[in-house]
Parts: sequence; structure tokens; C-alpha cells
Amino acid sequence: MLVLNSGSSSVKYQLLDMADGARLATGLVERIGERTSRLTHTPLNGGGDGGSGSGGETRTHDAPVPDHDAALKAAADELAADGMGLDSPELAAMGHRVVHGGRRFTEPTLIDDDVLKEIERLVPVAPLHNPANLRGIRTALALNPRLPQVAVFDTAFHTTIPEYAARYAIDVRTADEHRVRRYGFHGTSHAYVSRRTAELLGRDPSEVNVIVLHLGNGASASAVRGGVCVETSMGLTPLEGLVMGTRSGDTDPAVIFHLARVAGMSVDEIDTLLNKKSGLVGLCGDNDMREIRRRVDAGDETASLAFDIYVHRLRKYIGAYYAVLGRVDAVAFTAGVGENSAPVREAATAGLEGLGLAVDPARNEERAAVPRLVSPEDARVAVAVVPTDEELEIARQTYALVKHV
Ligand SMILES: Nc1ncnc2c1ncn2[C@@H]1O[C@H](COP(=O)(O)OP(=O)(O)O)[C@@H](O)[C@H]1O
Ligand SMILES: CC(=O)OP(=O)(O)O
Ligand SMILES: [Mg+2]
Repeated sequence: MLVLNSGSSSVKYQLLDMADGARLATGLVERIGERTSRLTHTPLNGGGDGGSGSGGETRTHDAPVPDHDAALKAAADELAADGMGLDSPELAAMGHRVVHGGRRFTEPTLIDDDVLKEIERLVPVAPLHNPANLRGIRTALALNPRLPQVAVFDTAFHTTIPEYAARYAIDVRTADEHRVRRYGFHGTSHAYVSRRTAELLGRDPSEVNVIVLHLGNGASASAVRGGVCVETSMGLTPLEGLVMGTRSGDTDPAVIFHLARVAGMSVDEIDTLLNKKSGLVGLCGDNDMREIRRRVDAGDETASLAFDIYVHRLRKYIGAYYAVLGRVDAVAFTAGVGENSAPVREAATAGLEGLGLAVDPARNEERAAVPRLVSPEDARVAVAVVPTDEELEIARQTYALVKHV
């Protein structure tokens, strides 16, 4: 199974053996469209159930990759060099991360023309993501038209959110006509991490209530009751909710009217401002949490304030989702920041002993790429670090679909 995760400026891919979930190759094409593009490809020899086993030699190519077409072709060449090209008889299907599936796609879906049209129709509500996902699918179809292509949607896990949480309190007719509602994103990650958290606690997912905090460049929180998602922080688009690398998250919607009327900005300019020039980068000029922490430790007040704004928003969501769930068994941190930043985990839970939430300083500082508890032994609520694996989850869902066709 080959899994493709096309982002706005990068393409990540993984080749997996579905007999045991072992990774056979991983790769990344970064900075697509810039002069400094880079392809990194690592052949692996397995290691079972998402494991990587021992790695082969990583191959790095620094050469301009003009677009997503070229990126996937370059990736296909690397795979072919290892004897696993897109025409290899052992390749059963390709799974694609598609960010916005609207309300229609609640399950992994075999891609045909009609599905492509619907993903295209959703571009206005995922302008940073769906176009890249579409380019990945179209290039893959061009390279091997006979290979089944499956779309796995970020929105799918959130289709169980009750109507009272999914609807905004705006005129019903306008909302329905233009399909304005909360869809939620990063669902593949929220599904995978909530399940892994239950496993870590040694309990069945149906018995466990979890708050999942997916903190990557994009960031979102979700409330999962007994394995079913009941609330999430992203909305119509991936702009709402937490403070992110370059996105503002929640603001008063009137900020937009104000900027249009008073600052004379166009809708497109405000869109770019809130999606690409806000969040951490807008607050302090950096969107990488490692760099922000380095500046905080060096006494930089701008970086300190950005960090505090980021963490304050996170704490508000933890409190809100605590109230939504009523009983919380675990809070799980995941994705680049959630998995790696001990200071974010510490600050997000500080002073919440009244809610049963705390981190053990020594456990929190440990570095290990496996699911683990960072709360004290006797904690009422488990605080966990659970590495996400969207690619493995997409591969499993793709495999479950194609093995029957
Ligand atoms: N060691 C680290 N410490 C703190 N933050 C980190 C570390 N490694 C990565 N990050 C953060 O993770 C972010 C990327 O997260 P990731 O989940 O890979 O993002 P995405 O998939 O959205 O591109 C980086 O921008 C950086 O802020
Ligand atoms: C939906 C979304 O925000 O995705 P990403 O974190 O990959 O940007
Ligand atoms: Mg991500």
C-alpha cells in the first residue's frame, strides 16, 4: 500500500506491507515550487505494525521540484529504484489523505470521476489543502490508471458530532444553502490517537473518554466519548480553534468586517492574513516551537507572549471539552508540538490538579517515540503522549476497502 499525504508545499509518502503493517519506505518532498526543494527517501526493511525496523541508506536530492506533479514523479522514481514502482504487481492500491470531504464522505472512498468532482467542489472550504490532494490523485492516476486510488478524509471521523455542536448559531436557511457548519479536520489522527490512548490505558475504546490535542503546524482539539467524536475545534475550514503555526484560530468574526471597512483590506488579503500570516508566526515571527522556546529561554518577551497566547487557548479548550465530556479518562498530546514539546504539555496542564490533571516533571521530559503516560502514577486523569501515524491509519483504511473489491 502506498500512502500519499500532499500538503500545500510538501508531499509525504509511505510504502507499507499490509501483512504486518511494516513500513517499507518513507519519503518527503519539501519546499515544492521553491528553488531549494529537497527529496528525502529512505528504504526500510519492515519491523511490523507501523514499525520501521532497521533502515536502509537515506537518499537526499537537492534540486528544484516545480510542482506536485513533479514531486510525485520523483517519489515514484525513487520507489522504482527499490523495485517498487507504481506499476509493481505487488502494489495493491494507493491511499490519499484528502482534507475536506464535506458531509458526503463519511468513509474511505474509492476514487472515480464523480468523487474527484466532489473533492474539487470543496476547494473553496479547504483552499490550502484540497487542491494539493487533488494534484496528488490526478498524478497517481496518470502514472498508473489501473491502480485503485482511495481517498481517506480528514473530516470523516467528525461526522458523528451532534447537530447542536456542528451548527453555528446563524440563520438556518443561509447556513444550509451554503453548507456552513462545523466539519472538523485531522480526523484520521484524532481517530488513531484516541484508540491508541485507550490501548495504552489497557481499556476498550468504547469505555474511554479522551481529549485529543493534535498540535502540529495545523492544530486542533477533539472530544472523543467511547470512541465516537462529539466535538472538535476546527470548523467550516481548518482556520477555527487553537492558535497554530500560521493560522489565527478563534477570533471575533467582526475582526474581518473591521479590517475590510477600516483598514481597506480585501477579502483575499484578510484570508491570507488569518491563514498564513497569523498564529505563532504573526505573533512573534517564528512558527517552529523549538525556535520559540529557544527565544523564551533567552528572555525574548515577544516570543514569551506568543507562547502564553498559544497555551492559554489550549487550556481554554481543555476546560471546554472537560465540560462537554463530563468525565475525562485521558488527555492525549500528539503531532510535532504535542509529541515533542515538554514545556507546552507542562504549561497546558499547570494548576489543573482540581480537574485531576497533572504532569510528572521527569516523565514529561523523557523522549521516546512510543505512546506513554506523563501523568503521575496515582493521577485521576491520564495525561499521555501518543505519536500520531496518519499514514498507517490511511493504509489500514485503504486496505480494508480494497481487499473486498
Ligand atoms: N523537538 C521539537 N520540539 C518542539 N516542537 C517541535 C519539535 N519538533 C517539531 N516541533 C514542532 O512541530 C511542528 C510540525 O509538526 P507536524 O505535526 O510535523 O506538522 P504538519 O504535519 O502539520 O506539517 C513544527 O513546526 C514545530 O513547531
Ligand atoms: C487540516 C490541517 O490543518 O492540516 P495540516 O495540519 O496538515 O495543515
Ligand atoms: Mg500534520
